[in-house]
Amino acid sequence: MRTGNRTRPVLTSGPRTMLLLNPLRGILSARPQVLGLTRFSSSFVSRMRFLNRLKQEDEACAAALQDGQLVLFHRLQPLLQRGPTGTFRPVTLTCSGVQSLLQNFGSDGPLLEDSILIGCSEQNQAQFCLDVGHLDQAAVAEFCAGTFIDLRKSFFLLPGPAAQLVAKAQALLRWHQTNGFCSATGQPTHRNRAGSQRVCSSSSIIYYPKMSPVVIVLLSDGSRCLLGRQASFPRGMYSALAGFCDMGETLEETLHREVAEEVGLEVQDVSYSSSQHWPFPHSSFMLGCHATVSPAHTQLDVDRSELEDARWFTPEEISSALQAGVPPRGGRPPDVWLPPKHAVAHHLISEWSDRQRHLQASE
Ligand SMILES: NC(=O)C1=CN([C@@H]2O[C@H](COP(=O)(O)OP(=O)(O)OC[C@H]3O[C@@H](n4cnc5c(N)ncnc54)[C@H](O)[C@@H]3O)[C@@H](O)[C@H]2O)C=CC1
Ligand SMILES: [Mg+2]
Repeated sequence: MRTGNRTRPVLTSGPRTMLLLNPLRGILSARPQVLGLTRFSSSFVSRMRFLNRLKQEDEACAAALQDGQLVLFHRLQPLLQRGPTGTFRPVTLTCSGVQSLLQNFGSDGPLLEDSILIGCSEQNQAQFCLDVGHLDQAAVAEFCAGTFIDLRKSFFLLPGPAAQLVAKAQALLRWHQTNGFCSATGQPTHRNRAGSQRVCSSSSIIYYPKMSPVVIVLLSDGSRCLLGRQASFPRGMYSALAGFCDMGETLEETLHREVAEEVGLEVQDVSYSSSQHWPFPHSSFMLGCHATVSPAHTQLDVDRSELEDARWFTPEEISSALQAGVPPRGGRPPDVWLPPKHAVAHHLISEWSDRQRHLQASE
């Protein structure tokens, strides 16, 4: 039965009933996976080896799906639900829950087997995602007592680990949706069970999901840090400088080049801080660094085709912008505000601010 003409009785069976009677917990199975492996503990090493095996062995992956959790997407928008404390979380369904959802909606599109492996929960359940974009969005959302929310919005509504999981899931779904054909032969590619690779049916070329490496750097002249904004950023938002790595470059070479191109400065010292998968607009692998320029050479020569503005900020300005946080939607934003907590840019700026505070305290 298609969603357009579904009838009420359909909605009284399947995952909806389970959700309403026992939200989330009722549809999650906490059984540990066995799958012919030694029954694994909850340790990190066991989980990683379990996941690695699922990527390599289709049968093991299919078995894990039967006991797994699924996060639903609709045309790349994740299905979220507001929890009892008011915070959002992804709706996670059991395999049988999704099966009955697909049956109830008479799905002739993606099947359960089209789901993609995205991780393993702390309770040792394999986690998968599935895009049901061929079904009626509102009807599926109602059926699952959730809401499909645009990824950018979801990313900032969810707590850190859930945001990263949903971003990873969307990145993998998008990659599969856009890599159905071999770029060498034009022939269809076929995925393995986990969705960790696609193979050309004609040439056997193997394709793996891709991220573009990006260096993001917080420049300091010792007493101030440099932030810039692109014309496309939300009004008033300033961030650390960022740029895609060119083929063949090291992290340091990209960093030196991007800073020279965008603000006309020569970098002295570079230190790595942290990294992040960034899903917007496509998958980037953000490599976060701190770098210094000589206090004698801080005059900016901003490339206006790349940046609308770039300026030096004092520790006091940064500290008050960090405290103010992200402005609420609607209304006039402040002249300067910083990327939200989930962004590696925020992390770099916070690290710099903390360091400045310690330096000032020790003087
Ligand atoms: N997570 C975070 O805290 C932040 C993330 N970012 C992300 O960093 C990324 C790169 O920053 P930009 O300043 O825009 O880079 P950029 O300074 O390299 O300029 C972007 C231009 O580089 C070219 N380019 C070269 N290789 C590319 C590739 N693999 N993919 C797309 N474009 C490529 C295109 O012409 C594009 O218009 C952006 O996608 C942005 O979303 C930026 C700031 C903060
Ligand atoms: Mg840039």
